[in-house]
Amino acid sequence: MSVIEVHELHKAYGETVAADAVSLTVEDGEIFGILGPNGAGKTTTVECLIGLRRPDRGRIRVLGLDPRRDGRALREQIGVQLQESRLPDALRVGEALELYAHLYEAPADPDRLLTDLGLTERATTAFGNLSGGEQQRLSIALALVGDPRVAILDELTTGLDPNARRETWHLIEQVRASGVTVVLVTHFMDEAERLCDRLAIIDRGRVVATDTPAALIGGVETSAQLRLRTVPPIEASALADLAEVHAVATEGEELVIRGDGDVLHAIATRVRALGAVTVSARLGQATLEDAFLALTGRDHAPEELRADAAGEVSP
Ligand SMILES: Nc1ncnc2c1ncn2[C@@H]1O[C@H](COP(=O)(O)OP(=O)(O)OP(=O)(O)O)[C@@H](O)[C@H]1O
Repeated sequence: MSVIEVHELHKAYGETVAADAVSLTVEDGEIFGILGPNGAGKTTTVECLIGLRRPDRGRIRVLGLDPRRDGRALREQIGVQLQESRLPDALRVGEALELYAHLYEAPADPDRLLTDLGLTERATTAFGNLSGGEQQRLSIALALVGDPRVAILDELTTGLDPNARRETWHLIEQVRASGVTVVLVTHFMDEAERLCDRLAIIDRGRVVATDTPAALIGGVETSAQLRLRTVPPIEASALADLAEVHAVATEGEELVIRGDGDVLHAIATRVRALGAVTVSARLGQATLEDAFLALTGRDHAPEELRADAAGEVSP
């Protein structure tokens, strides 16, 4: 069953087209990712979903409701954590939950939420004294306090250290396991690959693909990635003209080369011709970043989309 249906959503701010014929469906019980670089139109799409913005055109149904017309009924059934939502520094964790619980007719039990989200010992701590990870856990708790069927979480792990990110991912999986459908807005490739059952890649206001991470990555299998180290080191520009090479980047002492066809042979021949010796050559597997590049036709991913944008994280 689809819990969210968006058909040809269009939204512009003056000359800027933020959402250009965006269509997507979110199925009951899944973690659905909306992945794209800054400015791609993710937040605009989500704000239309929850009735905060009026689309210029298009049809949206969330749990069968029209977010603009049936906003009140919808807000009883969805939980939202919006980007950079902050609480007053002096507000204590338990007080915040009680306060938010009063906004709903049939709220979840705040004590159970504190337990589920590992915040029981912080119940009397003021928001301003929580760590970044704890603040994010509280914002998940607040998104769940109405006992929603759908939780929409926008840029949940931005600014968190790798440990706190992993903890947050685990919590999101628990939320899904409890039967809540999760829409996760993110610009982190690794997060989308690790957590989402399916995802829509958005670029410049358009959905360029929707599928499971594995299927999106599978679609670019023919593109090989090689990490190469030589002595003496050779410049990226010394390989860039090879027909089999699509892109070369320098990462530390390694060259990261993407290409196809007989790219290994072409590189080996060039390395020898340059009088260099290969110290290590590792073939990498395609990632969501490769899928993004293939689907958007860009030759490099925007900096903030890379997996390590918030530090080195391995799932
Ligand atoms: N209120 C607004 N007025 C004018 N332009 C806006 C407004 N909100 C967003 N935009 C523009 O619309 C485009 C899409 O923005 P949006 O915030 O939806 O993207 P995003 O993918 O969520 O990006 P980010 O990850 O940076 O939040 C951007 O070019 C942005 O500058």
